Parts: sequence; C-alpha cells; structure tokens
Amino acid sequence: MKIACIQADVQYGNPDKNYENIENKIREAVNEFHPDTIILPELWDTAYDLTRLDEISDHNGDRAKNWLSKLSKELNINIVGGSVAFRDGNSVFNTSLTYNRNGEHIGTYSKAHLITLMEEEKYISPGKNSSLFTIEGNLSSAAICYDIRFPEWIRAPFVKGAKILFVPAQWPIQRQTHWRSLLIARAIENQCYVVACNRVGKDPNNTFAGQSMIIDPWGDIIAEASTHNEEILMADISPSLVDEVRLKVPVFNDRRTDLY
Ligand SMILES: O=C(O)CCC(=O)C(=O)O
Repeated sequence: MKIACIQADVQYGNPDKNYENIENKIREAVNEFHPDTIILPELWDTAYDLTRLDEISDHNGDRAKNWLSKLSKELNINIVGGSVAFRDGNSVFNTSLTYNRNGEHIGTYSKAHLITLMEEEKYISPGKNSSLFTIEGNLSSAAICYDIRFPEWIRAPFVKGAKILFVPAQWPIQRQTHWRSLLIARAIENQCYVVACNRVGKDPNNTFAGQSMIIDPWGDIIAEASTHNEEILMADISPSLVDEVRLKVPVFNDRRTDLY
C-alpha cells in the first residue's frame, strides 16, 4: 500500500483557506505519486485557534464529511482525514474521520488525551473510544498527537490485531526529540507500521516540528520529512512484514495477561 503524508502549514482559524490548500496538496500527491492512502495533519481546518471554536468549528463534521467523501471517491483513494474541530451540540471534539476509495466513512476517532500544557481541555472535549478500522484489508487504528504519550491507550487496538497506527499531529518543535522517540517506541512495542503526519509553520504560540515519519514494525524509519518545509512524504508499506516481525519476536503471545 502506497501511503502519502501531507505535511503542510495550516492557516490559523481560516477553514476556507485550509480546505483550498489541503485539497490542492491532495490533488498534487495523487497526480505525482498515485498513493493508495493519504493522511492529513491534526486540526488542519482550524489550527489551534481554540478561543474561536464557537465560530469556526464544523457542525456535526458535515463540511469535512462531505468533502472527504467526495474527494476520496473522485480520486479513488483512502483518506485518513487528519483531524477537524468537530462540533457536537455544545461540545467540540478533535476528531479524525477516515474514508475509503468508495467515498464511504469507515472510521471515527476523537482525541482522548487533551494537552493541558496547551489548555486544549478548556475548549475541547475528550473522546472516549479507541479506534479500529480496515483500510485495504488491513486492521488499523488512529491516535492524535499527545495520545502517543499514553502507550496503554495505543496498545488496546493492537491487542485486537491492528497493524497500522495513523497519527495526525500538530507537535511543537521544542519537544521534537520526544516526537521521534515516542513514535519509534510505539512501532517497536506494537510491532506495527506508524504513519505520522505533522504540520509545519507557526501559530501565535508555537512553531511546529514537521518531521512526519513512516516507521516499519521493526522500528526502522522508512521515510522522514524535513522540519520546516511543506512536503508530500511517500512510502510503500507491506503489512505482511507485521506478521513476520510478530512471528520472529512473539511479544503478543508472551504478554502476561494473568498479571495485567
Ligand atoms: O505532547 C506533546 O509534547 C505535544 C502534543 C501536542 O502538541 C498536541 O497534542 O497537540
């Protein structure tokens, strides 16, 4: 499966501009690289303009849903839609929506761990369910940015057989070494592919780290983007390698489920 990460800058609080930019980048990726699956960054519609979410969040995610469905069908690709500011009644969630090549909605995940360091919990409500969906026959899961610091949360879908972890993010540059190490650790311990798509650029509070990565189930980085530039990061992944690694080092069989 050919995967493309759209490492992009995101305009602060400007969904119209972001829809236009991201759609152009998706079309460019498809024309140039013919990927099977595309992943976008976290909150690519609004960025972290949290104080204006009343005004700019997406009611029932309708705008994102219609756009993702139409685009994935027209371009014949799967899209892990990063995440958007999804309004449900009086609450806003940081939600990832995934669509398949037929334009069908196949996965929803709302960020469970909100980053108090960036006051996310004051404006966004936490999700309660981990995610498990199937892309091109491969059981997959999504986690959003700060979630990767919580290995016990990431683990749950992998115990159920997931093979790929998709991670949309807006990870700041001052903790870039954590980004890299945490993603590699999640790949090694879950013996899975990790496909992590970060943004670049700045907002009023942060500069972001880029360095989107695709890591194989052995923990080797097979593709890595730069820190500052917009980029389409590509890699060809073969989920059968997950089975090989799990056979070689049978971590899942050796878990002490009697103890924890
Ligand atoms: O955990 C971190 O250091 C960064 C996480 C983050 O920026 C986020 O969840 O948006």
